[in-house]
Amino acid sequence: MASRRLLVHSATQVVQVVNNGERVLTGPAMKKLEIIQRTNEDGVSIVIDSKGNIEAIGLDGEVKKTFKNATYEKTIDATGMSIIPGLVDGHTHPVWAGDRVHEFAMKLAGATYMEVHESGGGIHYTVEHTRKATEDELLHSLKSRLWRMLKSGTTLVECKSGYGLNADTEIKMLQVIERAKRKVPIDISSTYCGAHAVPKGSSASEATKDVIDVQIPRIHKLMQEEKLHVDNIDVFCELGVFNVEQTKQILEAGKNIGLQINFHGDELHPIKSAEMGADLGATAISHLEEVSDLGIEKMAESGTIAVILPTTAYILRLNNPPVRKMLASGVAVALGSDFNPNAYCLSMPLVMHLACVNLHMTMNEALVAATLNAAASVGKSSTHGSLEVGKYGDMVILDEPKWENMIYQLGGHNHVIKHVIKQGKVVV
Ligand SMILES: N=CN[C@@H](CCC(=O)O)C(=O)O
Ligand SMILES: [Zn+2]
Repeated sequence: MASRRLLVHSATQVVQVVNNGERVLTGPAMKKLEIIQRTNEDGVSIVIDSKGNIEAIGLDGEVKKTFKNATYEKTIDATGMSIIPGLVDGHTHPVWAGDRVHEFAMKLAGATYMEVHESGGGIHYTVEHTRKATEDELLHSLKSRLWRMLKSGTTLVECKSGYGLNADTEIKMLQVIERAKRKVPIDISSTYCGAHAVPKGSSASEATKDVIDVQIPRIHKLMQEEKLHVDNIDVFCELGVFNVEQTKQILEAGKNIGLQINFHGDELHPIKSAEMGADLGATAISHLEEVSDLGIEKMAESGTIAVILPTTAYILRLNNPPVRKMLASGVAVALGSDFNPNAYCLSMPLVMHLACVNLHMTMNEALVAATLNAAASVGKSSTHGSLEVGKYGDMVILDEPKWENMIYQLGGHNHVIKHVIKQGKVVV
């Protein structure tokens, strides 16, 4: 038998999140975590096989007995430490050139997101710079952002295009994401978001037509030729951007080429994006600061996951999304950093902290939302998001006996995180 990749032993606690093959948790079920705790005699061990999957989890004594003659490429003594699954970031815009640090001052002085956007800044500013950037330049900055995410514990991340707004630049961005998958040890769910804004000089209906008749067919062809692997379709459904009907048409066109529906809805105005998304059977809807009660009810019924982005409401001083109401209604809640030039945050532990303090989630709920449910929001919870036999050996080893320190120690996660493990390999 080939050598196994990794043995971690003597941990104080291993937070599995779930241990019965659950693929998503809703509402009240998000309150409870499955945890294996050390006993007086024994710590907790995890064995990762030669392919990078979890082969066993249990008390040290049992594991030692079962794997008596096993050899390992690496062994980690986790005495005094806790272990959680690799974090999953359900929503990011990490491919772009030209930061918007100057706009932060404008927003602090009171300019709203749409005022900046309508004056030609915001997404338009980033589009201008991203169109000019080469693939190599975009890849260079993307790689460093992905490494910062990894160092903060993220091992699976959703990454959007959306600063091209024309076929050539959208494809350039998707190709950059494709190349990054081979360069950085982080898993990526790739999202086409050509309808992220209405390009300057076009109307929303012209842009809708371009996305459906030009961009999607070109992306589909590249997918069929296996040159691109795209997983999700996204639209910014918002007053003054794409309306509900235009969004629906674009999402349907994406669904027709096999993409999962995962879009921005009800962020700044209550325009019934959630109702439409639930009717379409969307996998996930992000933001939802202004979601209606009916929208929540329909999302619970359709099993559409709410991807909540605590940084957005915090930075833009928006209403907080009604997360407690969603949880009480049985909606599955996931979390994302929303990393983009407006919300420059690459850290899921910080996002979880904001979710707890500002959105009134419990720490257990925040961990479920940042692991299993975020994985489910990109259709990957059969491999990611919990520590169970057969799943990817992706985990974060914390230099604290109680995992909650990762949230509690505000801004201190880089000290709390001892190692990040991707499929059994120590990457941080
Ligand atoms: N709201 C739309 N999209 C992004 C912001 C993108 C940008 O401002 O560049 C978001 O999710 O927050
Ligand atoms: Zn976004």
